[in-house]
Amino acid sequence: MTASASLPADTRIAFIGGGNMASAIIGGLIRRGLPAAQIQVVEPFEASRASLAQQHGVHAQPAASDALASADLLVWAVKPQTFRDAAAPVAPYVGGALQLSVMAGIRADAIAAASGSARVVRCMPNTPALVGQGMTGLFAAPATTAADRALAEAVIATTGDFLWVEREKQLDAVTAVSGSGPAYVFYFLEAMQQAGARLGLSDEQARRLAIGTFLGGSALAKDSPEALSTLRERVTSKGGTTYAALTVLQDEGVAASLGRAIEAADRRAAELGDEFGR
Ligand SMILES: NC(=O)C1=CN([C@@H]2O[C@H](COP(=O)(O)OP(=O)(O)OC[C@H]3O[C@@H](n4cnc5c(N)ncnc54)[C@H](O)[C@@H]3O)[C@@H](O)[C@H]2O)C=CC1
Ligand SMILES: O=C(O)[C@@H]1CCC=N1
Repeated sequence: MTASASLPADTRIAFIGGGNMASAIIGGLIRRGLPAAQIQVVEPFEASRASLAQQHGVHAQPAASDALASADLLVWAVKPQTFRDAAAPVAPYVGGALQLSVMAGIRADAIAAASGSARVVRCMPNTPALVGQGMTGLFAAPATTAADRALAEAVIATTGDFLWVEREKQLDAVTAVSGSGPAYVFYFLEAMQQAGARLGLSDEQARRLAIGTFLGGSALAKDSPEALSTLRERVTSKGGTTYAALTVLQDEGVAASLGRAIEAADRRAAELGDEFGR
């Protein structure tokens, strides 16, 4: 899906939690022209408040206050483990605001129970949102309106691409594939860089080659109507170098390991909901 929704110019947004993910979304909003004065953040740590002010020019407050009541949208951007503690002082101010959660695992009904409002959109962004290249999955709870969904979509569209899922459980899979996914990319990049350096390239050369290859491969795959396996086969001459490399990956079960890794992340997302979302 392409980013199409536009954000009403007078939208007022409050973030609960002002860490990495809040900062990524705030950056997107500001790049798209939302005035910093229409964004507020509840963030208990002084250093994080200072960083939000310095990076984005937004005002962060150490605790919930009456100011929250003016928000059209309240974004939950604390760790799942912190949600319960963070929700209690915020709940009295939720009122008619839509709630947008970026928290892994915590289910919409748990957010509704803690806040007193069932108008909840859950989403799972990822850190490339920091550079406007995020990939986000969104899920709308039944009590949301079409206008609520459009607002959530418009906010997330400022950070990159997005798609909607029909069932809430699918957000655990989104978390496992794309939410945690940048870490898998960095893991592969690190391994490629280290291997390149072992083979005589400088660290910098190997880093550029690895990153450029991920960018180029992803761009080619994105633009191509062909199956990913076809693109892979087109690089792989019989008896050639790619064949030699892929044979090792195949023999060592790398695809199966990656599959098990993603399944572990999916299970952990479900557990986080069970542990902290009641
Ligand atoms: N980092 C990532 O790649 C992604 C993270 N997420 C989700 O985003 C959420 C936030 O993650 P990050 O931004 O990475 O974490 P973070 O640790 O950078 O940010 C959380 C912030 O919440 C603040 N906080 C702690 N207690 C609070 C309270 N009672 N009230 C208000 N704020 C409080 C912390 O000081 C911290 O700045 C998590 O639920 C995570 O599951 C989702 C997608 C990707
Ligand atoms: O690791 C986590 O729990 C969060 C959710 C997706 C990425 N980071």
